[in-house]
Amino acid sequence: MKLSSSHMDNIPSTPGKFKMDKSPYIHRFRHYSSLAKLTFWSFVFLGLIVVFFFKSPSTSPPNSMPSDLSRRSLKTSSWGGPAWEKRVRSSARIRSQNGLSVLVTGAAGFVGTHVSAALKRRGDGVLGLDNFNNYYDPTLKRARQALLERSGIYIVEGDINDIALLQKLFEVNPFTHVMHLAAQAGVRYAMENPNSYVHSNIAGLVNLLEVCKNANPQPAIVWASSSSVYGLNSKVPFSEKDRTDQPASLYAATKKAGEEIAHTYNHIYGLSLTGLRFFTVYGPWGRPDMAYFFFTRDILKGKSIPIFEASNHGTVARDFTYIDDIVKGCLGALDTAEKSTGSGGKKKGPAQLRVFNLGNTSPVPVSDLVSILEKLLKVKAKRMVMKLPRNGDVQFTHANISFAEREFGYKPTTDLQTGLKKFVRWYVSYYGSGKKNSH
Ligand SMILES: O=C(O)[C@H]1O[C@H](OP(=O)(O)OP(=O)(O)OC[C@H]2O[C@@H](n3ccc(=O)[nH]c3=O)[C@H](O)[C@@H]2O)[C@H](O)[C@@H](O)[C@@H]1O
Repeated sequence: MKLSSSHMDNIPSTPGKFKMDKSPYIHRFRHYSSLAKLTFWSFVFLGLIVVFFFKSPSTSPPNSMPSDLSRRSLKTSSWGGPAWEKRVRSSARIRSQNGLSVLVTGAAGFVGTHVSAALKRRGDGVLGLDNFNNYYDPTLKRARQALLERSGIYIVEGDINDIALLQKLFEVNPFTHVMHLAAQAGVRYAMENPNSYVHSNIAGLVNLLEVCKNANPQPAIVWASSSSVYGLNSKVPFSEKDRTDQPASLYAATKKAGEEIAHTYNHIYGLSLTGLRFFTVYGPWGRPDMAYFFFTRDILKGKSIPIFEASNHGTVARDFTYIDDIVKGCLGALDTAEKSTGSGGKKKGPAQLRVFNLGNTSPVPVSDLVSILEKLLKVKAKRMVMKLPRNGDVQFTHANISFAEREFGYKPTTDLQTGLKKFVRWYVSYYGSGKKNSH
């Protein structure tokens, strides 16, 4: 709202008809009264903006792009200053020999929290970045943040689309690696809010890579792609060499776009880039929008749960992968990531470009997942079997993990029964087993 009065004065009161001023007094009077009007209406306008943003609900998922984006950008302004920089440096400081200094985006997310904690445990420097958006209950994200804070990890509250913030972070600390996990996740929500996927998974990724390419030294980047890129591919198990040009959801399409964008930044700027295709990750501190999580909640509440099946009663199955196995995969990818080769925004030689499946290699039907939960919770589920809606879900996922095994010894060791047991134990300790959980 920076309209200057001189600018206002030059605008004729009747457009197209410039009027001569009658006297200097009248001129000055008009000047002051229009200035007062302008100030008054500016306040009214600003007031309306404030009321609009602060009245909007904060617990339901954002439905439209403009309010979603503005809410995010309102949240990104509280950084900077010597104390803040000190905190950033201290969190990112390497505390072991040959350790890494890692910027973890999406650090208050499910995978981000576990990876950050594991890096810190082994002496790497970790700085988190998260916008704490309300796609799902932000109090869970705050609880994860509190957990990380106790082990000395600072999470900067900000958005990957905030270029000034990202540049500042690299100015303050020369990160050797970026673990990029910030994203708009979830397959089905893409039909409700498509723009949030473009905003985070495409625009946000490009923004981050722009800053990384200009950083000196350039970091190596490991980032979260998704098993969903296999889309309608029917050749199983899914291998990295299989086609990924038939995404079934916008979410999958944005992750696939990310893989192509990674290729470009590797090719032009010499950035070292590794994409990890996660297969339906589950476990303690998980995401409430995922089926295993809300099935648990609804079984305990006695609410019916929708179980999808394909046409002709075909099984819908997932290669559910336990979080600790995924963390090992993430660390393996970081440890084998080669240095980026560019500097000053210019490529100096060919750089590493990789994509790995991180799955469990053993798909389980969704109905079996429910049976395991029933046993662990000691409650019978109210099953509502229904046809797989046309909302982007694919029928089946199954990872071939031989590439990750060969490159960094990735070997998942947790079966669904064991992993869900750990999840349920956490769930009950966090939410209680009562029937009135509200999240
Ligand atoms: O592997 C991946 O890349 C993806 O894994 C999950 O996506 P999804 O496998 O669809 O996980 P859920 O939403 O938890 O669904 C698990 C299974 O339950 C089924 N389901 C889901 C919801 C429901 O109400 N009923 C139901 O039977 C789905 O069809 C699917 O087979 C994550 O949500 C994505 O963010 C991630 O990228």
